[in-house]
Amino acid sequence: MAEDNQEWLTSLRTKIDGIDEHIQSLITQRAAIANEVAQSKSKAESGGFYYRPEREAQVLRAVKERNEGPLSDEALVRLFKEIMSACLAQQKPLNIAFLGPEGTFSEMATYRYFGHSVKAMPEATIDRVFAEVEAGVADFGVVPIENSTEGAVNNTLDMFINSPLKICGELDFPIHHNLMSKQESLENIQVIFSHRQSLAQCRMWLREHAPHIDTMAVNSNAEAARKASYNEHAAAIAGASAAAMYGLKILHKDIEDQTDNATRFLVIGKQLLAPSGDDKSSLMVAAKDEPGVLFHILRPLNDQGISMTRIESRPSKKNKWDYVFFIDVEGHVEDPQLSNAISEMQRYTSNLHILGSYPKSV
Ligand SMILES: O=C(O)C(=O)C[C@]1(C(=O)O)C=C[C@@H](O)C=C1
Repeated sequence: MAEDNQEWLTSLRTKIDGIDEHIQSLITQRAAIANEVAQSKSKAESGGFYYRPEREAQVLRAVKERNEGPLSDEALVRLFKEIMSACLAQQKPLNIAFLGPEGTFSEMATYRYFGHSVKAMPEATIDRVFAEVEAGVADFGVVPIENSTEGAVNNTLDMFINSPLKICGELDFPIHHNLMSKQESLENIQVIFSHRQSLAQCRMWLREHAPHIDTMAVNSNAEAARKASYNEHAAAIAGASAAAMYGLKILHKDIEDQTDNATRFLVIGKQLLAPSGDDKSSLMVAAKDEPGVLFHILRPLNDQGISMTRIESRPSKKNKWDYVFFIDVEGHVEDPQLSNAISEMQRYTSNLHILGSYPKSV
């Protein structure tokens, strides 16, 4: 019986070896063709941009459409992202600035969006991420824009008021928090470190499972894990990569209060993208000081049948009680309906700035 099983296992592994050979040969062929595409870009249209988020989004959507299991859409998308990431890096790996330090969700989101064949550059603040992209040190930046539990990241919104950068992509990244420590249990733990937002996202879990343990907010989840790594009486709430980085044991997985807790990240760069077929656009609008002005600004969207997915207001920081609105809509600015709506909106705005049109998160 055991021998039969061994034989069966060997035959299955031989099949896998054959398939792997096939996959490898196909990936190699694909990489050679991607190289040819890159060479044609260096001669032609691209303005030096090899990375094409709109094309990648189309490739990934096709992967999802073809998928009949057993692998999940998410798993297949991740694999194909890595393939494209490696194909692109043949030219030159992209430099990507993100809100660091290493071990944060921003770093995980960076690799999820761009794959691992990039040079990820941790920056201390959101301002620094913008500055590195503006200066051309980084090709793109990754910044958080909103969390499903905690709302907008105002620092990021405010940066757009004075920055020339464009939005080139978005990523809805599921955030799963873990309680981690050097210890095997919570028994001797006196303090739990984490970022303020993460503590808020695990409020109910903490109340139920650790009511007598102090919590302390620190600058990042990675910093929390680092502190817990040299304090016998401490634990941290952070992502799984921080546990691996600082040698901590995960005592409780997925402790976020909302199981679909997610953060939306934006990819910022200098490119204006061509339509991908399923896009969103972000507008920044300074309203004229007139009665009913917001109604007039939004009405053209309704008239053209365009869905607005989000609106946020922020003080303009120019005059007291002067606001700018950040408006996300479905569609690309090259779509006639959206471009008509924008022309109409401009009648009621003192300034309308297109922050970018980019593929919806795949
Ligand atoms: O289609 C292109 O423009 C390519 O460069 C090829 C490719 C790919 O591997 O599929 C690689 C990099 C781009 O970001 C998009 C796609």
